[in-house]
Amino acid sequence: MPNASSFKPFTLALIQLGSIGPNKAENLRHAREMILKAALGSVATKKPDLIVLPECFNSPYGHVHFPVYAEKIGFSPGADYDVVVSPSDSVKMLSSAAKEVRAWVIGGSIPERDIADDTKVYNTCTVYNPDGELVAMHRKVHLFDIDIPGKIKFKESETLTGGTSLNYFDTDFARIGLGICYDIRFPEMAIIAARKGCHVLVYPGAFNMTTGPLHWELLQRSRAVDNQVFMSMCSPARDLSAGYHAWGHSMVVDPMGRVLGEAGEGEEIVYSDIEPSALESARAGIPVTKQRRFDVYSDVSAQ
Ligand SMILES: O=C(O)CCC(=O)C(=O)O
Repeated sequence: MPNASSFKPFTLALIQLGSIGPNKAENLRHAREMILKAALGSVATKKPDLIVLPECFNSPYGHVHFPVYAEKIGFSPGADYDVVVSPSDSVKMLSSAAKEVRAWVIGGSIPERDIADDTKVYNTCTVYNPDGELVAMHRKVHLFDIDIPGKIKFKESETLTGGTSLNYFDTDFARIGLGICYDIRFPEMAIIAARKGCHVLVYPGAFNMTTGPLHWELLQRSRAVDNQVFMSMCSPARDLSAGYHAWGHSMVVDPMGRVLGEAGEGEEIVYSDIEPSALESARAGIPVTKQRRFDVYSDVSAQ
């Protein structure tokens, strides 16, 4: 169970990034500019402690693009993160931006080429502390392979390899669980993260115009209520001139399932103040965390 004392109020900023085009250098320049802007905070909130970018922010979204834009990051989840030898362009930008604004940054995701096996590309989220150190990463575990006839067909597995680990990291204000987009459809991941003490789950994502309207909010509110945690997904802005039309609506949900913040469709920064008391009162009032019947069914987190 999370240690309540390690969970402190903090401000979260989601960057619903627009103008993601074919020019990677331009995508990185714009993402950096938006991190600096997000760091200023809004009139209603203080300077954010944690800034989040969307899934696949440095390249157009599509399985054909992933190998072209892939970068070698240089280490694996669970490794000693000091072993980064030569940071990639995206890692350099994210690290220096985090250091410049003195905030935690969840760098959405980028296509990552395996350092040891050139044939493997992952969809990878990297995380930086306010000193600009790369402290965690998550490779999308569940690849987005769907086929809804007449609506949407997508097959990430044509060019991507799925990650093999579940990941979270500790800040001075919360334990934060990571996932990427389609990972949210697999409740076991969120259950395990919550039982390992995560207070907040952050999944960079990019739902689409078919599944977005039906499932984007529903899935986030479900994971939040099931696990009595804060849940947040950060999307790219919708761009109807791009090959993939993202749903947008970057969102933050509290442990009772209330939507604390939601973007529209365009480029926007959503700020939310995260209050630990909302988690504590949800768990005290509806004590499911103490009522589980592991004598009747098994605990998926007990592995
Ligand atoms: O699950 C969905 O409907 C969308 C998932 C997705 O877009 C992704 O994993 O990138």
